[in-house]
Amino acid sequence: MSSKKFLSEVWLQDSSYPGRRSPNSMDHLSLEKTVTGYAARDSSGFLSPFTYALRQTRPEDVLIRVLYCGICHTDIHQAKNHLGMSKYPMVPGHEVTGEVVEVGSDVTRFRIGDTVGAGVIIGCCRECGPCKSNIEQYCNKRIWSYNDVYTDGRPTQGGFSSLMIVDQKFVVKIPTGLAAEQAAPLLCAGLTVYSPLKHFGLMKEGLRGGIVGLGGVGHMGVKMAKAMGHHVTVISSSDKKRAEAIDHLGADVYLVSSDEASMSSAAESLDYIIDTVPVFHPLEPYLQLLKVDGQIIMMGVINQPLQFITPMIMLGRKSISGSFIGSMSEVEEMLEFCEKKGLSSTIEIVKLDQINEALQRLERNDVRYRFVVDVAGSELDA
Ligand SMILES: NC(=O)C1=CN([C@@H]2O[C@H](COP(=O)(O)OP(=O)(O)OC[C@H]3O[C@@H](n4cnc5c(N)ncnc54)[C@H](OP(=O)(O)O)[C@@H]3O)[C@@H](O)[C@H]2O)C=CC1
Ligand SMILES: O=C/C=C/c1ccc(O)c(O)c1
Ligand SMILES: [Zn+2]
Ligand SMILES: [Zn+2]
Repeated sequence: MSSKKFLSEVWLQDSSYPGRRSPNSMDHLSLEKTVTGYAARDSSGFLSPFTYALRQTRPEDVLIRVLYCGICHTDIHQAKNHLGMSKYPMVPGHEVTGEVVEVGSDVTRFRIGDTVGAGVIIGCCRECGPCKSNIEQYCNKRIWSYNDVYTDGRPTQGGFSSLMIVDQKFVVKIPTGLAAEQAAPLLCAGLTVYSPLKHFGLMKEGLRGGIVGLGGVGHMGVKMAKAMGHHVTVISSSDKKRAEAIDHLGADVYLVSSDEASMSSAAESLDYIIDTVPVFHPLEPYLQLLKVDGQIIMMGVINQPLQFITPMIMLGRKSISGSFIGSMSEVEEMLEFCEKKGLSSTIEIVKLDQINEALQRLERNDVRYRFVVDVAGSELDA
């Protein structure tokens, strides 16, 4: 290895790593890296600087200096405990691009200096059906990049931090044609729309698609669907984004969900709908937009039962499905697709000390279309 194949030297002294030195040695304590991130401390969701020790590195690990990290609505759900499972302190952030600064002795796919990405999932069991079928995002033992516990028992912490350690299986190379700041939102928002379009056989040209909720995930839905040759209808909660949706994102039709007349005139016009709304909403206005055999794919994390009457789906053989991010093989494919088609995200860059304002603006639907935190350009570790 020509690169400073990295941590192998320190790992040789690492007592916690099986087969290395005496299990009683305390050498590893001196090897822990201390980093600073921005953490939520309670369900107010307010983030403030937090210093913590990274987990011990292992031979398959990649140490990433975080350059950029997108802000996903899930970060709000988690920081504010919308799902009732949040643990604090919590450093959110799962749309991470960064630079490889060290690699473990068994890392084969990355070298120091590579620009890489990491997303929502950073671990899985590797043995179950989904893992063996390379859809590890559906592993019941998946490990989340934050608000979870790693295999060593330590809390996982996300990308609003100077460094992250990620197993190489969950690291992806960012193609040279994509800028690191533009690529960050692709690692969740981009993947989340690409995966179901591929899985449900919706990458064919000529389909008519609908995107409900023109936010971070939704705007990538419009861009991906247009790049796949679809006719795209945006269904938004207000008229505010009409001009941008048509002129900048390339949408073909823009509907306001409360405008019953326009919604009715679009009845049975869509092959599929991707619904990204993060709060409770009735499904029937959207179900009526689907053609026979059409499907609505639910993306928003909504911790409340949704309702519809069964004829809305029976009389048209319509389906309601869900999808969760995408697999590591899909993320590679999606990034290549974006590079080839010249697709990127539409972002507003902020520094870490503006993160609370950005979270508030995201929550009140005031961003076009994804905030990306310039983590490396923010003052963190001295
Ligand atoms: N399934 C999965 O794998 C993933 C799920 N998610 C989830 O998808 C949802 C959307 O995420 P993201 O795109 O980042 O969110 P954003 O906040 O960026 O976008 C959500 C959009 O929904 C619309 N909306 C309608 N009502 C509301 C409301 N009361 N509050 C906020 N937005 C509203 C808005 O669009 P408009 O102005 O057009 O009405 C808004 O832009 C979240 O629940 C998130 O957790 C995210 C990533 C992956
Ligand atoms: O943003 C990515 C994660 C989405 C997500 C989907 C479902 C769920 O229960 C979550 O906690 C997060
Ligand atoms: Zn996300
Ligand atoms: Zn598994």
